Amino acid sequence: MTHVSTAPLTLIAPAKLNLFLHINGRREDGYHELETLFTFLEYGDELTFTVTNDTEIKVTGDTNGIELEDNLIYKAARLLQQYGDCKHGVRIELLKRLPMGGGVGGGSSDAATTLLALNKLWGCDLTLTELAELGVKLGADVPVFINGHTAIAHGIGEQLENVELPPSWFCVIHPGEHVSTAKIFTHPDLKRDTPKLKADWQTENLGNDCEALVKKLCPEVEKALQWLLKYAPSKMTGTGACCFAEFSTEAQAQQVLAQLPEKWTGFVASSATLSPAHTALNAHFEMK
Ligand SMILES: C[C@@](CO)(OP(=O)(O)O)[C@H](O)COP(=O)(O)OP(=O)(O)OC[C@H]1O[C@@H](n2ccc(N)nc2=O)[C@H](O)[C@@H]1O
Ligand SMILES: Nc1ncnc2c1ncn2[C@@H]1O[C@H](COP(=O)(O)OP(=O)(O)O)[C@@H](O)[C@H]1O
Repeated sequence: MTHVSTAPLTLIAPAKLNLFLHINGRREDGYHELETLFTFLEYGDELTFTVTNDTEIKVTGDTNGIELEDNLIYKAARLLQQYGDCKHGVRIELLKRLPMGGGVGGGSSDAATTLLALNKLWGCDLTLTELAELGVKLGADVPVFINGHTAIAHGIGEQLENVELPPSWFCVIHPGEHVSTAKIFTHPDLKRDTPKLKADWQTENLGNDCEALVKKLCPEVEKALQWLLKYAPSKMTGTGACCFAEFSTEAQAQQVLAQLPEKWTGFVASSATLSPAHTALNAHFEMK
């Protein structure tokens, strides 16, 4: 057995925002062709990995009633262990900050951070492309977190084109509703016919094709978007339910968060061109 470090390693599994989300069509297998701009936030779940010398995979902490075998963290670790023929195990402690089913990609980000971390800690040595190919089996959103760079996604969300955006601050609010991605994508009223982007697109002018339907199904999402609109243009991320507004300074974003009605939760975070999981992992392994 190769020698691996059993010292704990803590990484952030960052939130993502879809700065716009267009649906261009539906494939025969039911998946949708998308064009969407992903950015990461300097805010997320926290995962602490401790490698063990047996082959067990344990997930502890804020598992929120999700059965071990259903947890995307466990699924990611098991997939890599099998694919990489790894003889080690791991204990993963989860601190959950991202609202589940909130459109900020918490489950996918947890899965991607697990793949990235264990690939290093277990010494599997897969490339990012190989990890993304494994990751897409767990969810269409996992590859963007493996790629770790602000990107436009095409296809079902797995074909990525890196882009550079100026840094910004976001106020993200969760209107207390859980929106099922599958429910939105199977709904007959979903808008699915937006033409592909032309070369001269500008984020400010582009919206989210899921927004109209989610507003109709979840009145709190409509209220949250209206509330944010008092301060800045507001948008929904992914298939909801979180909504966000963009600001040039932290102070402006914090001022809005301070007014948030008590029934909702929210946070302020800056965008990150490189995912904080990648930044921390690169720093940790360069230091060694
Ligand atoms: C649409 C996005 C935008 O970021 O929504 P959010 O989940 O973040 O809100 C994602 O791509 C979602 O990615 P992810 O949440 O990983 O999706 P999956 O688990 O693979 O699929 C959840 C459900 O959405 C449908 N789905 C997903 C992606 C896609 N391009 N077309 C689809 O029709 C799948 O058929 C499935 O029923
Ligand atoms: N570690 C995890 N964190 C969050 N959700 C998870 C996790 N493992 C499995 N899930 C399941 O995935 C679903 C979608 O979660 P999440 O990624 O938070 O939503 P979204 O893609 O809308 O941001 C949850 O409702 C939950 O049942």
